[in-house]
Amino acid sequence: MALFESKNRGEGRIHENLDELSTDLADYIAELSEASVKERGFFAIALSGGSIISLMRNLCGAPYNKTVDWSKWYIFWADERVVAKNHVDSNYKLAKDQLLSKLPIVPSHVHSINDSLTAEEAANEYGFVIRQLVRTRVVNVSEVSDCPKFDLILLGMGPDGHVASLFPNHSVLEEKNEWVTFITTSPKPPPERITFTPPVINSAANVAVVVTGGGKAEASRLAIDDVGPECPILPARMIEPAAGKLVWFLDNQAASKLKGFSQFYK
Ligand SMILES: O=C(O)[C@H](O)[C@@H](O)[C@H](O)[C@H](O)COP(=O)(O)O
Repeated sequence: MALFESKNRGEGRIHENLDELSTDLADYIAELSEASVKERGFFAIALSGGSIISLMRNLCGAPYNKTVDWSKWYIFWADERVVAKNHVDSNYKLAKDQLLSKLPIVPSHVHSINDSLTAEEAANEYGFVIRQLVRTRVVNVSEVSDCPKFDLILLGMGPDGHVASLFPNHSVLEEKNEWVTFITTSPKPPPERITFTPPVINSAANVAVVVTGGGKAEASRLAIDDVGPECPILPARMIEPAAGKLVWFLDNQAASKLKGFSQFYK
């Protein structure tokens, strides 16, 4: 693994292959869980869809099955596709099938959207649920905004630089008031989604963006490197936790266009 620290784009961990990345990712999550349970008694983690779920697979085995205090985990989604929970496109189903069903998490601690509502209603209701949990401090509250402060928000990134369901040039990028909002025109199917807004993501204690594959090398460069003002602003570049820590988990293909790449591997 090679490490980099960037002035305002956080810390980067570049891995030789997906196995190494999965091992490191599980370690990182387990460490944050331990610290957060010790400090607050809870671990509020938000997942995304896509490949990140299978990259978390090591959490299902030793030593984590014994060492992690699963009873303190509260699960959320940074974005969900508005489809039935048993639909093949569902982010909830993906996480449930590949991860949550293999971990001893308390079922009432899993907070996914109500799939019988419209996207707008589901976003409002999800925001309300989070508000209740902030009130009781199961989800911490930010000191710098009036937003929830998730202990960890895990994001994937698309080749277009989207994170959660924040797509390039979408008006949702400007949302400042809501914690959770909705879109009905996602360029990546399915079209209807709910998503955490940038202020919520940037209020988290920790944000990890997990990016793998050569198809995302250019987006990684635009999201992380010190590119000039003439470059397009990707949603992933808007991730800048105000009082939290940003970590990039990359494989060497996704990192291959970063300025320092050859120097990381000298
Ligand atoms: O619902 C979704 O589609 C996801 O939440 C999305 O934001 C995903 O995390 C990225 O598109 C990366 O996905 P991959 O890692 O599978 O490329």
